[in-house]
Amino acid sequence: MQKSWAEAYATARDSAKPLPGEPTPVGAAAGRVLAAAVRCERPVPAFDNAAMDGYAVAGAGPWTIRGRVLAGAVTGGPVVTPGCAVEIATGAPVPAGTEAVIPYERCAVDGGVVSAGRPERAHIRRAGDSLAVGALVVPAGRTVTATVVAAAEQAGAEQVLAHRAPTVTLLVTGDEVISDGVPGPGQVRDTFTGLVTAVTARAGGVLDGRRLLPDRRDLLDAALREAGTDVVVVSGSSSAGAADHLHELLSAGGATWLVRGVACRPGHPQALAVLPDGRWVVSLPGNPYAGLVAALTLLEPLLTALAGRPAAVLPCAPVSGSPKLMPGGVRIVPAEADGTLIGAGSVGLHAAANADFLAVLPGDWTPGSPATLLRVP
Ligand SMILES: Nc1nc2c(c(=O)[nH]1)N[C@H]1C(S)=C(S)[C@@H](COP(=O)(O)OP(=O)(O)OC[C@H]3O[C@@H](n4cnc5c(N)ncnc54)[C@H](O)[C@@H]3O)O[C@H]1N2
Ligand code: MOO
Repeated sequence: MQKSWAEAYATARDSAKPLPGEPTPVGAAAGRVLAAAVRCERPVPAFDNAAMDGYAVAGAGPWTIRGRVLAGAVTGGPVVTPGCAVEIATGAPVPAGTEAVIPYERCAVDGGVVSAGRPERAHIRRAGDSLAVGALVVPAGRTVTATVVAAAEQAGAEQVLAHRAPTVTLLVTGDEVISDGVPGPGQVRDTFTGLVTAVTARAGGVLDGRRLLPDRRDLLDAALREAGTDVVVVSGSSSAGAADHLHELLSAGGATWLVRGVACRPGHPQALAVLPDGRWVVSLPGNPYAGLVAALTLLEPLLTALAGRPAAVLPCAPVSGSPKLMPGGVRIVPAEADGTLIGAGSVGLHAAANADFLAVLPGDWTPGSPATLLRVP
């Protein structure tokens, strides 16, 4: 059941459908993905208004000034008849009868009378000129950015249909793992919570709960049952040791294994399974760098798909260095932005912390040839 790295990544990316769309206030939808197109509900602009500060006129000049209308006015003020002008501000509703707005700089004003050459342009923005009711604002599938929010609000959309953001529970296993403070003898400080939070957020998910669990089968079993999220991430307990209960529990619980082991170093014990109730379980090996590799191999593409986001197109660029390769599998090595590989074992995170990418190096890779790159969170 062990898969190649590419098969494992593709399985995580392709196995999940986007979560259903739900009506969401536009302002709360940022980062989510549109499950339906946003259409214009209010014309843009909403009413005929002046495109310039100046005078609204009709007929031939000179024009006698009859009043003034500023932006925010409910109506365009006095009706403009031939020979009349109304002083007007950009964005103000144009008075009925207006044929053109003449900018101040083209006008001469003397004793309440405006003179100007023949207007070259109307300088009136008509209702719906920019976007008419029913027109497409943004299509389904687009991630809601700040600009999408602003465009939807401008077009009068109060709510959008957005895919639900996948929720994640992180179960950090290990008798020896502490969440903060100075580790005592035999203890280690948890390195997974921050990384899983960041990878989850980057993929459009939400970390909804985190628990530290001692290596007890009954407690892990209960925690797996209780996690009410779309995805349960378990760090540690991925291997074959006496305290590693996850695989046994998942098999006993009727889980379907989609990935069970990956031909990569580090991170080979990582796994992806689906519980009978549809929840996903991602197993991250306990060694910290191996766990980061697994989070980028399985967790990120899975969450991206559940969030309804388009699959990432992984960059591929030449990298150089002399890492030990893995015959028949891939070695995953931190790399700087210029392609320089930085050595790493499966435990220390310092090399990844100094890298921009993790380079996926096939067994037959040669220095200077291209490699698929995973962005370091
Ligand atoms: N007989 C075998 N033993 C091991 C194999 C194997 O194939 N056969 N694989 C090795 C590899 S590779 C890895 S990776 C680890 C995976 O171990 P687990 O996922 O079961 O994790 P643990 O045994 O609980 O811990 C391993 C290591 O990582 C440290 N750890 C765990 N959680 C955290 C955390 N939250 N923060 C920081 N460090 C953590 C833990 O203290 C251990 O040192 O198995 C190998 N063994
Ligand atoms: O996957 Mo373990 O990954 O080498 O430490």
